[in-house]
Amino acid sequence: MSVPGLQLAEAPDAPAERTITINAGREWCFEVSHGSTLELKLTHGTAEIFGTELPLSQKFTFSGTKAAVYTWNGCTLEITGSPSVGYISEEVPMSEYINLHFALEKARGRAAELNGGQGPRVMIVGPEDAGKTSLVKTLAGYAVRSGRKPVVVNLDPKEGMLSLPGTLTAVSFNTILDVEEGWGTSLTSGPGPVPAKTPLVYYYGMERPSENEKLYRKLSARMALAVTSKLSSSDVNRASGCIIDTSGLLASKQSYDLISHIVAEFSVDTIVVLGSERLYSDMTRRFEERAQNPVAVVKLQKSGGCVDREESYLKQTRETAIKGYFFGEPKRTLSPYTLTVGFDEMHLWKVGEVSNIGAELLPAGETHSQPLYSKIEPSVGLQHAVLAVLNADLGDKEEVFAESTVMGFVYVSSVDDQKRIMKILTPVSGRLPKKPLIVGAFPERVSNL
Ligand SMILES: Nc1ncnc2c1ncn2[C@@H]1O[C@H](COP(=O)(O)OP(=O)(O)OP(=O)(O)O)[C@@H](O)[C@H]1O
Repeated sequence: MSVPGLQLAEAPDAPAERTITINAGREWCFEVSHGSTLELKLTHGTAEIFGTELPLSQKFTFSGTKAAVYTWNGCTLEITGSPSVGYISEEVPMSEYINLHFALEKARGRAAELNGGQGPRVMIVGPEDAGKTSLVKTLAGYAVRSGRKPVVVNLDPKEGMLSLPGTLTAVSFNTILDVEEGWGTSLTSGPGPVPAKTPLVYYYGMERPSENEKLYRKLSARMALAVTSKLSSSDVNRASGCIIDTSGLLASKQSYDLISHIVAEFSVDTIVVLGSERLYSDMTRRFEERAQNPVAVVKLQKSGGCVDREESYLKQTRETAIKGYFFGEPKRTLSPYTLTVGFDEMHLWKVGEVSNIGAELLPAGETHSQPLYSKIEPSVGLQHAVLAVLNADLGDKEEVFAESTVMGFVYVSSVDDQKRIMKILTPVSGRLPKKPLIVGAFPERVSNL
């Protein structure tokens, strides 16, 4: 009630608190929209989120999340706040997932006994929103709990793993995943409760692997080399193997050659097909039944709680990731630096797009050859773009750019065409490095950073 005369607003209601009991072998699926929060605490029993165990009595805060708390033996949760969706699901294929983990563990154990033996190199494929990333998290979480150090590779540019969307990443997991952040925090995020991870990042700058297939192939081949070298850095790494997450857009016939490319480059020995009978049958024919270097193909069910994400939700998630890169999270804020840079100091390339001139308009016998990158001049068109700073030299050939990792990202806050200057946000102080700056078409521009 407001106080008469003082016009004081009524204090907001305290967020609703309630207890949820989950029986063994079930999961509580929940969704929290962007802008609202949910606090969750395990008060009794054991529970995990995508393979990472929740400690008793520790509060976790979620925002802009769709996830599930699974329990093998039953548990009680205390939650504060109202999730937009919250229900208990009985359709949980966790026993299939744990059996896959045990099979991989057996292979890792055999590799470890050989001292220097190669552990499993697993690739997950399936349609969009089939739960591939969640399965990768679960398998990585279980592997870490078993004392392994698997390398997790994200070849889906739609979602960044420990980096911005539009990137391809790999990271060696030797500490637990962060249940609040999804994957955890990288070194750019500042100190956190879970040790930061150091991902290897390549910039693709497009949403679909087919948009610049030439670049996607080059980057994934380069990533495979880096992963192979990481795996051979110690017997533990080698025996732990790698787990590769792929884009749901590869799950169509036109993209099977790209799947073959990844299988060959990463020497994949197990393909896990999630949630598609047809893809499973195609993969079996293409890889398991081939005469040379057959690859084991395993089929898993899609989890009942796995949800399709609307474009608006994904857009907000991307926006949050970009904001988080420069400004941190509510619990760990960061202060980016603003630099004023002259047009002459900026050396820019754009990720090559397919020409939209119709093939019929090209001279006879000529086909479109899509460039890896095209050199561009600074202009107002770059306003609100995120630019990737490459670990390459300005004089390098574009072929070399496609083999170069990302040093970091900067954000173009404003452009003054008249004065030929730009204001840019950077996560670190100092001058803008004299390095190639790459602008992509994805993620989209975010104006209200
Ligand atoms: N059991 C579950 N309960 C609730 N939400 C879930 C569950 N499994 C997955 N999700 C959520 O469903 C969404 C889609 O899952 P996920 O990202 O794993 O699918 P994906 O196949 O990797 O998607 P994409 O092809 O788009 O990359 C995610 O927001 C994820 O957190």
